[in-house]
Amino acid sequence: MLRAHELTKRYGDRTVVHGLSFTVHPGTVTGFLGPNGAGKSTTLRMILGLDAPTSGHATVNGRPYAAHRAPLTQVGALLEARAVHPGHTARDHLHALALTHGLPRRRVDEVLELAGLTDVADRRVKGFSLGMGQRLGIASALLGDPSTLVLDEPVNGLDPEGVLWIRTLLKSLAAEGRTVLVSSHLMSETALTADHLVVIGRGRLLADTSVTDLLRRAGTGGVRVVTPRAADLHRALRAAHPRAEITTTAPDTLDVRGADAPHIGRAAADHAIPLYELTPQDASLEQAFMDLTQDAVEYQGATA
Ligand SMILES: Nc1ncnc2c1ncn2[C@@H]1O[C@H](COP(=O)(O)OP(=O)(O)OP(=O)(O)O)[C@@H](O)[C@H]1O
Repeated sequence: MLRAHELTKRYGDRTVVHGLSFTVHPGTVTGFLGPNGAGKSTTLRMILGLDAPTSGHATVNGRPYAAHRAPLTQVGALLEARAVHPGHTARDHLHALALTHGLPRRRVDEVLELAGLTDVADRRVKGFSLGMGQRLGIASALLGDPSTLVLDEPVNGLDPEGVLWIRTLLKSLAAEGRTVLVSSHLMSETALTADHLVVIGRGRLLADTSVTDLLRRAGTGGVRVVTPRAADLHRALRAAHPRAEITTTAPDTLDVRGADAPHIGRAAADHAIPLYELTPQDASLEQAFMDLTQDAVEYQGATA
């Protein structure tokens, strides 16, 4: 379990993380979201003991990171800047890491396998693609078999196969009961993997919510209607539902708000208007994310 309690970080006179508190629970993938520069990396660095908070504190499995005798067995991390000697092979790198942290050597083969690196284990890291480097970072994070994982933008720059691999891996790590915190600035990507979201903007907490609740709060979109008689349907809907908002988005397509699909279907049937499509639109998570972060910008402006 991870806990941030009133975490604050100031650089000079700029406060980049403001009194941030949240808890990341085991058994779920939690997405840590915010636009570029929101303070995600700074927060993760404070959680991992790489940056000292100006005030507040963070704990990993009940204690500050630095208070753990064998931190790699508690929390595995993938941060953007990785220190891997380019002349070393993947296996050398993991062996060195295992040795310095008193971890069993056999674990190296296990994580190479887990990360799909067995075939390239004896190749020098300098020849690695971005995706292979990312896999090596994840193999390093898993080396101590930690119950908690913190990954900063793990899908950045990966090809579709790599993205799919990460999604599947994160879900299976959470299903094993681990605590998984994964940062991203992409809502749609994160929602495919995460069950829970902690959203920040300009260093402040904007939402700590399940993906389902966020969607529910965002409300539903309109109904997309495709018909060869759009003008006739437009008139019929106006008459039947005077309060509905109807927008013609293409010659044969209407976007209708304020009347649901059954009512639109009924109005069309009453006038024998054929429908080729009648689709309730889900609220877009991307839109919900933009609405949330937009508020943060306004809030900042109002208090500056
Ligand atoms: N060492 C530092 N000194 C001064 N300012 C810093 C330092 N590190 C980060 N910042 C500033 O703090 C703010 C938050 O940065 P941070 O990297 O934590 O954001 P982020 O949410 O991870 O963004 P991104 O998605 O772009 O990585 C930024 O405005 C950044 O310029």
